[in-house]
Amino acid sequence: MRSPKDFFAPLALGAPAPVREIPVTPSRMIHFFDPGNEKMAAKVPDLAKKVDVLLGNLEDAVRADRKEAARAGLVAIAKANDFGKTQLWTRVNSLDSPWVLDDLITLVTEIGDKLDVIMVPKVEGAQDIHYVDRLLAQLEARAGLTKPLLVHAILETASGVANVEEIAGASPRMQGISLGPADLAASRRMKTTRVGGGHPGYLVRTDPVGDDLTAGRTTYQQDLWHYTVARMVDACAMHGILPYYGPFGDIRDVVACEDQFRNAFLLGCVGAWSLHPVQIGIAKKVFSPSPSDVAWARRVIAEMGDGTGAVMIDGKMQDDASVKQCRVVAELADALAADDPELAAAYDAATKEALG
Ligand SMILES: CCC(=O)SCCNC(=O)CCNC(=O)[C@H](O)C(C)(C)COP(=O)(O)OP(=O)(O)OC[C@H]1O[C@@H](n2cnc3c(N)ncnc32)[C@H](O)[C@@H]1OP(=O)(O)O
Ligand SMILES: O=CC(=O)O
Ligand SMILES: [Mg+2]
Repeated sequence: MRSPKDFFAPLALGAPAPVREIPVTPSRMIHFFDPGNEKMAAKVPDLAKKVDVLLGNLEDAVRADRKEAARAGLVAIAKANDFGKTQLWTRVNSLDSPWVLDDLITLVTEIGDKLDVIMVPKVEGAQDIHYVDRLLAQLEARAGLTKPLLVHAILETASGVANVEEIAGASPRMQGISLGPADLAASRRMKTTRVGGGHPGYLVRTDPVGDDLTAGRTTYQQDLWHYTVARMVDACAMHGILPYYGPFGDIRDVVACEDQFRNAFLLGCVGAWSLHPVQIGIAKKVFSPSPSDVAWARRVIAEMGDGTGAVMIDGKMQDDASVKQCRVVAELADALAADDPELAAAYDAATKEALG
């Protein structure tokens, strides 16, 4: 392990200095596309106006015989477009694959100045991040980059979950972590066959009434991902990086997708992956606080004055801790509204009504 004194030192001569704070820019949806798929690639310039993050995916969901095409496609797209404030990320192949070395060398060399974040799949522990960290520093130095690339880990192996705290703190490049429920389920030998979401068999049942064990017993489906998301959120918060829910594979079930995203939002995640254009609006809605929550948060902040003491608002006690929660919501709303006049107007209208 590196000495804390060296934590922010560049890992190669000529590499840019690591960032001291992870930039907190909107990343409500990380929109996945296959850069080697012409139909998807054609939609990218238009999608860039609707999403916070565009991610050129090179890993799973790209066929083995299309890996080079995907990599070349991403290089071409990045060179041909200026996405403005929309971030451009990539997901490279896993560190044990035959493609990842060329992914990293090509992307950093060719479009390192256009990429914001490199998502690394199947991270097992800090050693994986250390490997990528040093290699990126060497490549950045060779490419003459002035801004360091950030790294995002997918939490999708049992050992990754066991080591999530050390992964989150492994490098100043660590931007965030996403839950990868599909690979994680396989790694844990869970008996699900889905990409995220719940399962009707994972439930609790109310107690029996009398001797009849079958009648009148309501069941409640439980969240398979609660434990992992909560652990991931704590690890990220501890290290000042950002947590995300990953994929929801039932594209048709927009209702359950919204529920899964909202569970993650309420637990502290800042965004989720959109795999299909239909999921973009869902993520935008869920990961932007609602106007009524923002109005309430602003009202509590206003009525709490310097933020200490206790007051009663609409029958509810507010004190230092509740005003801190309200600041989280209000600050997120301000950051999102700064680039979105429609959202800003909705927040201001609701606040006006709440404050009278
Ligand atoms: C499970 C663990 C993981 O690793 S999840 C992350 C990896 N998976 C992915 O990245 C999947 C990305 N999404 C997809 O490949 C497609 O959306 C899938 C799910 C296959 C559905 O595609 P398809 O059957 O074409 O859907 P559709 O007919 O409803 O599409 C309508 C038009 O939209 C396009 N489209 C689809 N998905 C995207 C996307 N992610 N980004 C941009 N465009 C997309 C389709 O190409 C289709 O275009 P057109 O109308 O035919 O011109
Ligand atoms: O890569 C994501 C997953 O769920 O696996
Ligand atoms: Mg995966």
